[in-house]
Amino acid sequence: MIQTNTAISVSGIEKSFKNIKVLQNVNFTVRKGSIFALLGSNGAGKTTMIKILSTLIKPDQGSAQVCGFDVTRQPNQVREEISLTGQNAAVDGVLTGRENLRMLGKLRHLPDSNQQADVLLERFDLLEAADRRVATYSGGMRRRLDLSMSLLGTPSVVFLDEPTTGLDPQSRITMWKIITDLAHSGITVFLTTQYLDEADQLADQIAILNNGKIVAEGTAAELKKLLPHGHIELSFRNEKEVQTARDLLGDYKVSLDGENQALIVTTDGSIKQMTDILNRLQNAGLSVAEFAQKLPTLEDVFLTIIGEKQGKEMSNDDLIRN
Ligand SMILES: Nc1ncnc2c1ncn2[C@@H]1O[C@H](COP(=O)(O)OP(=O)(O)OP(=O)(O)O)[C@@H](O)[C@H]1O
Repeated sequence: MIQTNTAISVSGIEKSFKNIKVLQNVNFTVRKGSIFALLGSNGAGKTTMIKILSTLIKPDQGSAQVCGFDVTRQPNQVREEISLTGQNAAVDGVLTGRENLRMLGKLRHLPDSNQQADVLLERFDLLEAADRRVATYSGGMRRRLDLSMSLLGTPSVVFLDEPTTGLDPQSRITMWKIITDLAHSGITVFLTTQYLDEADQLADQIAILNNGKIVAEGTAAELKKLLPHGHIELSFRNEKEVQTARDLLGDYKVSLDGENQALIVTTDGSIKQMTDILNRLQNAGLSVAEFAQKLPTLEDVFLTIIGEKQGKEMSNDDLIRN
């Protein structure tokens, strides 16, 4: 029995196309009202996972529930709860934005489709362009219209397959705000992305898919903490103190940020080393003006996990949280 605060539950999903294993023993859960990002390179299996969850294709093995309904045995109930927005906007360029929304609302037999259309146009900042043909819209506007169309009928779960691919930076930021607002309104957002900063900015939970397997899962902060060699930055009041501190920490790897009268010290990320460093400075009467822990970026984590980075490899057991 899945918990009531679980929107999506995936267990042991396998999918192959001919001889290619596209998904292998995929497991994860998504909390209601949260943003879950499935991260992976091209061909990792992200779209295949979305297609299974949105009932477009069936898994070979394993099970998945969306809002408590089984995607294989109860596809109609699942479809009632979800909407899917893909990379190729499903809008009709000949019609205006308003006409697109109203037409889809009527096709879905929504009693208040005109009213819903107006609310969505305003919410997605499309009111001014509402009566222009969509063919004249920018990529960002089309994407916003596409997403607004998927919200007709107020779904519980929204699947966004690479929602910002091909958008300019400003449109991406607008889209991020819209996605965050969706989750705040209680909708569960499941998105796939190749952009690490997107997952970092948006997602409550991130799963990294590599060659069809989930190789790491957690919040962005948790994933970043998985990498060793945490850096700490220590700022001092003057150059003399910087030099004294440097001598005291001679057995650590230390680099100098002269501009900010700071030292960057490489540690193994353990509290033990952190305490040792601060104790040494305190015992020598040095006061640290500023202290900051520099965590690895999500990109560092991603590249390390998928094995494209030099250095110490981590085993999957280290990374997957059970
Ligand atoms: N219907 C299909 N028939 C055969 N192979 C397929 C089919 N659909 C997907 N594949 C293959 O499965 C693998 C995963 O594809 P998928 O589209 O799920 O990846 P993705 O992570 O979404 O990649 P992208 O970011 O490029 O969209 C790829 O090697 C793809 O060629």
